[in-house]
Amino acid sequence: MAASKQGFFLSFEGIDGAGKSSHIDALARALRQAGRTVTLTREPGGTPLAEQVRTLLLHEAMDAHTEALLAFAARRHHVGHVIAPALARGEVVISDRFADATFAYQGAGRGLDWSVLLELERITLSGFGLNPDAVLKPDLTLWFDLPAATAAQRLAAARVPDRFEAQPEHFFAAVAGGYARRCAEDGARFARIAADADRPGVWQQVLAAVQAHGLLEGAA
Ligand SMILES: Nc1ncnc2c1ncn2[C@@H]1O[C@H](COP(=O)(O)OP(=O)(O)O)[C@@H](O)[C@H]1O
Ligand SMILES: Cc1cn([C@H]2C[C@H](O)[C@@H](COP(=O)(O)OP(=O)(O)O)O2)c(=O)[nH]c1=O
Repeated sequence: MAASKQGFFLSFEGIDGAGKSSHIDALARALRQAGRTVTLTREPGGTPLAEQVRTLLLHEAMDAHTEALLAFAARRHHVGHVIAPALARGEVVISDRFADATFAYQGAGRGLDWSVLLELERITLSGFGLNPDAVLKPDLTLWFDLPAATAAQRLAAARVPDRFEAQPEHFFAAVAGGYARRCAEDGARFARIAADADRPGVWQQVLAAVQAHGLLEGAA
């Protein structure tokens, strides 16, 4: 019987237009080719209930507290029904955004108090692992760091904006600052990807970060 593999939780983060989506599927494919079972998911969303919350968050006007409470409620359902069970089965979980997005968008972007978000994170995400006091965090977060002006140029050419993507450039500069703060507070978990590189250059950085954690060794 093959040795059982340990679960690994990987999140992709960055402002809208940073280029995450261009690499998530490729990474899942590469991990599957290397013999791993991969659960690919996203936030807000990831369960039928949380996908309904996503529709509300992206399309209904609301204040920042309501956004954060809905994001964390959806996240708890997502962790309980999808992420924690997949990790317990030894799978690699890749989530397109996780809790750092709430700190960046609702905290730095919309001005919600950082300590309130830390408390919501603690209440919502503890009790899932073996240690009931531990807050569930990704093992590795790939943070696509891109100047807000560059992301805006990319998005203008790409798609019809949702409620967040329609925000002005200074909002995304603040959101990027929120990601930088989370990275400064928990540096070992983060790999900063210089997302202004061309696609092959970004992919090489993604690969290197994942390999540094013992996944995909030898892939090029
Ligand atoms: N390295 C890159 N250089 C230039 N354009 C890119 C790069 N990566 C992605 N793009 C383009 O930028 C836009 C946003 O990329 P996307 O992957 O949808 O970003 P995100 O998922 O982070 O919002 C898309 O039109 C995409 O084709
Ligand atoms: C997870 C999360 C996302 N968001 C925002 C960030 C994005 O603008 C939006 C949806 O993210 P995303 O899936 O990246 O959008 P798209 O499918 O258009 O690429 O929700 C928050 O404001 N708070 C959160 O907690």
